[in-house]
Amino acid sequence: MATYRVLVSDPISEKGVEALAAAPGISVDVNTGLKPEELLKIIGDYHGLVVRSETKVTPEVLAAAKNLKAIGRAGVGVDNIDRKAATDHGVIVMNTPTGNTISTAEHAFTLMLSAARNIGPAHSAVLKGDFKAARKAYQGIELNTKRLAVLGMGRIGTEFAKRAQAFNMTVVAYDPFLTQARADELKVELAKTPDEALKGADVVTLHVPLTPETNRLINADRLALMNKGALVINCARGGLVDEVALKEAIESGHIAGAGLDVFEVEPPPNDHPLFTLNKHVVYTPHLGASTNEAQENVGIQVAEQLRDFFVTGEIKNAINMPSLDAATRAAVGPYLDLAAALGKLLAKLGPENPDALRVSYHGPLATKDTGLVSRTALMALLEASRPDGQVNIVNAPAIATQLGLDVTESTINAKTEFNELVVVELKKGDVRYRVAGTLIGQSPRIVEIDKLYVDCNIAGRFLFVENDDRPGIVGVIGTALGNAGVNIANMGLARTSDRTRALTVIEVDSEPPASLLDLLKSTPGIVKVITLEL
Ligand SMILES: NC(=O)C1=CN([C@@H]2O[C@H](COP(=O)(O)OP(=O)(O)OC[C@H]3O[C@@H](n4cnc5c(N)ncnc54)[C@H](O)[C@@H]3O)[C@@H](O)[C@H]2O)C=CC1
Ligand SMILES: O=C(O)C(=O)COP(=O)(O)O
Repeated sequence: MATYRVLVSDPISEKGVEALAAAPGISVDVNTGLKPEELLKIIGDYHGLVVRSETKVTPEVLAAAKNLKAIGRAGVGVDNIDRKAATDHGVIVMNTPTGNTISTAEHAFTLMLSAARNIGPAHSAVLKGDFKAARKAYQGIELNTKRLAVLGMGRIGTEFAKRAQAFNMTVVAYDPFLTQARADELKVELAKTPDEALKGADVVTLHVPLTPETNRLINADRLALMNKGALVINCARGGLVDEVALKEAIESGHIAGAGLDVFEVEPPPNDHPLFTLNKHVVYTPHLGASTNEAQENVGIQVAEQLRDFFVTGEIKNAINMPSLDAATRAAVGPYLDLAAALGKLLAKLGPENPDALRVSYHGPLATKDTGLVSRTALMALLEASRPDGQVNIVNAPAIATQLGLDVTESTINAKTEFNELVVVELKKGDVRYRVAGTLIGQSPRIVEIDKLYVDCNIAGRFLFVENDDRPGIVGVIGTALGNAGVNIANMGLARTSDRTRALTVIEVDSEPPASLLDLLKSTPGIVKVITLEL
């Protein structure tokens, strides 16, 4: 059995490491706190990498990671992993989206309470002996009846909102994916824009991923929309807030304070502009997910996901390709093999340098999750012209884009002779070349090659002979194969209804010698001879 080496480069729970190490064929090295140059040196030895937020998986790391197949993020945010570079290098990136939801919501809520009641500076004052002065200085804010804006109403935002409602706060939420029905169900006001949510808010809490679109989501203009004396809570990512604008807004008195678990640069420098403020502010060092429970959840989840990926090929919580759980895999598994054969067939028979690949699904299959089936056809098509290992299921779409190959997937409801049918078509200018396949029982079969109906295995050695449709040709082919000592395993004939084209598909038991191919090619009535191993 192949051995996969996995590097755990950020601290995860012991149980997670144990679960991974116990998997057959997987060996684990825990090596945390590596400097970037140290990671670059060793990453080439590993097939899997487990990270939290500290390891930066840069394009340089991915370029050096010659054997890397999968990165598991024990947590939610994947902004420390260069997604494009991972995809281009064919590395699957998975996170564990649910394991730290409650802990992070609780931590963000703690920050809100702490900022409202000056817990941070008051605690320091007590330790410094300023008890009396602190009683005067640190009068707080009550949260009861205050208006809370939640930006990002996903898993954590929703849990935060529920807790705020228990504190009798009015919740307004902005999230581009939040429907009115869901907002009604959660009893929150639905804002159409971030500005609408922030206008008149007493507290804002952020629960969105950091992306180019959400970078500096909270800026000076948006802070100005909030009520005087408002609080800013950020337990998502530092880059979501313009830290200088926040400092100025707190200094001006418009914003009363903040609770921040995350910073634009982590760890933040000691002279960070926000650290000179001491009222209504509370900071924690990215602790949102740091509870025993959350770490055990995400540590075990990431271990199981990587184990399943390496051992069974199951793909769960991938952010750069469609997931493939065991049930879906069972449902579409035979179609993956069929798609690979169709892609390979097209690479050999279809036009070179095609403009477009179209994969269409007929029958009940059209209602299933076929994303991976299409990717498999594309991968097999591209693999034929690229050396081993350059193309895989993760990077195939990116390579197609680089090549200018337009890939589309469609579902077609028109009836065919087959219950379900996968059609894969290559297009170059006006030329179209299509092949199709189906499942007979659970057995994948190729049933159409360039509009000729065939019945052909998806694996084996084949001779495709295009010939005139006239008596005697099959006999000539059979005799030539027999004389060359090539045994016929299966043979099928197909022709167009007007009998202008005919195809003989022969599955053979051994590689046809070049002399046999030359003989067939020079035989009158034979137009084309192609050999192919599927
Ligand atoms: N401080 C910490 O230790 C932790 C921080 N996090 C951060 O919290 C973030 C949220 O986590 P989850 O709630 O689990 O993720 P989620 O995916 O369940 O929710 C994110 C929500 O943000 C929404 N969204 C995306 N762009 C938006 C925009 N421009 N404006 C408003 N909403 C937008 C999405 O539609 C989604 O509903 C993560 O991306 C991560 O960065 C997560 C866990 C721990
Ligand atoms: O899950 C997340 O997004 C987090 O930010 C948690 O980060 P951490 O795993 O504690 O470095």
